[in-house]
Amino acid sequence: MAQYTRVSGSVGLITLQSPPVNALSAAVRQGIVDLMQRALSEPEVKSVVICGQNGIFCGGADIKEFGGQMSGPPLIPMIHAIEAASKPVVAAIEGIALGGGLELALGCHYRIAHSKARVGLPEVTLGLLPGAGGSQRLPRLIGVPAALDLITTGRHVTAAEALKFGLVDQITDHNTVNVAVKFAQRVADQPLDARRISTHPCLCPSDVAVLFEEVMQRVRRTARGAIAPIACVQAVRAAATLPYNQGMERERELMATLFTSGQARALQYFFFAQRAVGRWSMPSGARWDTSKPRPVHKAAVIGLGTMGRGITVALAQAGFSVVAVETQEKQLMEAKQAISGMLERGAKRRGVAPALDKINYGRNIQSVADVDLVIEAVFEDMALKKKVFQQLSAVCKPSTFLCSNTSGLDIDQLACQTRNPELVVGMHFFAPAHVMKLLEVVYGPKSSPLAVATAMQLGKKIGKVSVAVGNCRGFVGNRMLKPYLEQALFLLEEGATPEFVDQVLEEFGFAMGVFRMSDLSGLDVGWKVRLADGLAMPDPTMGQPTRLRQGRRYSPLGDLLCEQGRFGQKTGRGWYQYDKPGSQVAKPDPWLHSFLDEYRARHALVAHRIDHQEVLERCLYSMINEGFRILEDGIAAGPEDIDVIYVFGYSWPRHRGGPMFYAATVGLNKVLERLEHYYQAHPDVPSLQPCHLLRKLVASGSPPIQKWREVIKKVRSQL
Ligand SMILES: CC(C)(COP(=O)(O)OP(=O)(O)OC[C@H]1O[C@@H](n2cnc3c(N)ncnc32)[C@H](O)[C@@H]1OP(=O)(O)O)[C@@H](O)C(=O)NCCC(=O)NCCSC(=O)C[C@@H](O)CCCCCCCCCCCCC(=O)O
Repeated sequence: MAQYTRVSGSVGLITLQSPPVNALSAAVRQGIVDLMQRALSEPEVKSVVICGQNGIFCGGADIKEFGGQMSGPPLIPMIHAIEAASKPVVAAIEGIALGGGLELALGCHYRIAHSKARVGLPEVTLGLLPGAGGSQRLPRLIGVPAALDLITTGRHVTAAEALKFGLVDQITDHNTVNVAVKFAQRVADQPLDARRISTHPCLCPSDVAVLFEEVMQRVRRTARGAIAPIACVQAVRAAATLPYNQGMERERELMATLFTSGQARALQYFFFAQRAVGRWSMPSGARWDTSKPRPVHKAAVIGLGTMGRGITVALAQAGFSVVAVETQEKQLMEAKQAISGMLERGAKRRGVAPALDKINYGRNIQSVADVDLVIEAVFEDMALKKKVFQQLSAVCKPSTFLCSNTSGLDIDQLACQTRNPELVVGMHFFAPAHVMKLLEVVYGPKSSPLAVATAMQLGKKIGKVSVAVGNCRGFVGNRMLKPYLEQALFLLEEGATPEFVDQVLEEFGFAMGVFRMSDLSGLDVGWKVRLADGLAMPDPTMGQPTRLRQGRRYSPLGDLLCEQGRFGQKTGRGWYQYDKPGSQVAKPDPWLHSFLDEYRARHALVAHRIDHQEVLERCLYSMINEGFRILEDGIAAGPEDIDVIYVFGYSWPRHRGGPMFYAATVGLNKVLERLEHYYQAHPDVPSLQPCHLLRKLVASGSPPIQKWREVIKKVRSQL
């Protein structure tokens, strides 16, 4: 909807009214069309201002409408009509002008922005391009290089940057609408021809062909199979090389392809999934909207290894006072230096002062006595963590929240070491902790909603996407990783190479295949866990490792590599070879290939040809099957939680929506059928056995992912 008022006698003010972000829904578009006509027909009105209510100009097209039948006046003719209007139209931009919102502003003859406003064309992040003339008008206004940057990255720019580009005409610290109204009065009788951006020539540098080539190459390299960034370049190229009308036709063609693509559906699902995870709930019925967090002013980090350092940086950068504790003097000194360096580099990038004074370093755990929340980040060892929790419980004030940065250990066991187990939660950060967006907030059986709400809010304040999950081995992310890694090893045993498996997964869109990722994280990490679990033990009776552990198929390949000191990148050898320890360029290793041949011969395994489909199905479907088990067990509240964890924590390609959305795209019956097929071939691999929830969903007619929660609820209530 939109509202019309006449201000200062001669200015027609159109206010978009569609909370929360004044998206251009059918009703809003209809309102704009009607009210523009009214403003143009009233003789007293000499100029028009368009603004949005509640200090927000417009968040763009209404993404919720994309899934259904579009109705109401279309955006493109609406914007053309504004541009063609006989009276000057001024956009008063407060808050945001994004996507269709900025395209609307580009159709206006002038743009006035508040100094705190942000503008951008983020359509690419939704699998689209600026399809209401944005790809054609923006390069005409700010030039091809800047337009290419904004449109292919979707980044938001500040009002100051927008002014520098010439994207807005003026910025103000005052009431933007008042300033725009005065401006509109001043320009009421100015000629408009030169203000219609569609009539401008497109500003191209002399080497524009080279620029397009370079940008296209960069986009192809980084897109990981996403098609929208490529279409964005093609649309801007049309602006640079074709007359406006033909460019618009090209924009329409490209948009039509994107609009109906699976990638756009996946990215739009993911947009809403990111927001859905904030509305967390626990099996007890506690929820985000009924659980109030307690403010945290001062936090502590215990253990300043790689993770502790990153967490300290994230907290300090967000303005928290931090007590950083490391018991060993040498490690403390090293950590202090490393943390200061990280803060200084970050501050330089962001053009702010480094938050060095936010941190107090100490060797004594007593120094955390007065903090509101502690994040323990010592080595991943249960006995050690238990000891630290006992000490914390004795030292801290009774109301202090005690959190563990564990990647999979039992939160309940830690809670049991404390006086107030209800204040204990897991906070699973991902390395590097000051960079990675994901935080798993893990509640145990005793964790209170207060503790979960506080950890979730802290996560938000330090810029993380936080997902609340239940307590189980590996939580959500690492629990699902286990069958994925396991299948990758089985594929090697059966004839594949690390290069082939990685190539298939990277073509699918992962930033790194499973073996390159393992080399980067360090093969010794998992090895230590398997040793502690009694899995990575050579069978003494056979004199060599067997392929069966605890009654199920087991591949000792990773253990054998570790026994040779091949821990991955850090030792210069792993699944690949590297020029030197620490180098990142993975090269196929002939030693590894001979090792695999010998291993297969030793175990009488006959290598067979493994194709692309088998790699994808076995690695991904086993992981997805575990995802369904997690939903069944109530460890994650809904598929969105899993998908957000996988995209932000495990480099799952965003344009595929996440593993659970991918399963829905493939078809649940197909996933079930292929799992049954593989389980029949490998009955000693329980992770391939289709789980009950998957069967139930298929039996319920494979409802759309938005309806899964209903089936999950039924399945859980039957357990
Ligand atoms: C705006 C934000 C920056 C605000 O962030 P903040 O953190 O403050 O708040 P939230 O993110 O939590 O959001 C609050 C709330 O609002 C919902 N929301 C936000 N934006 C939108 C939106 N645009 N639409 C709907 N809902 C929105 C959000 O979901 C939250 O609600 P929830 O209940 O989920 O908690 C931030 O929200 C943000 O970044 N928003 C997205 C901004 C954006 O990406 N905008 C671009 C939208 S796409 C667009 O504009 C497309 C246009 O270029 C062109 C459209 C032309 C269409 C033409 C169709 C042609 C079809 C051709 C088909 C041809 C087929 C054939 O030929 O056959």
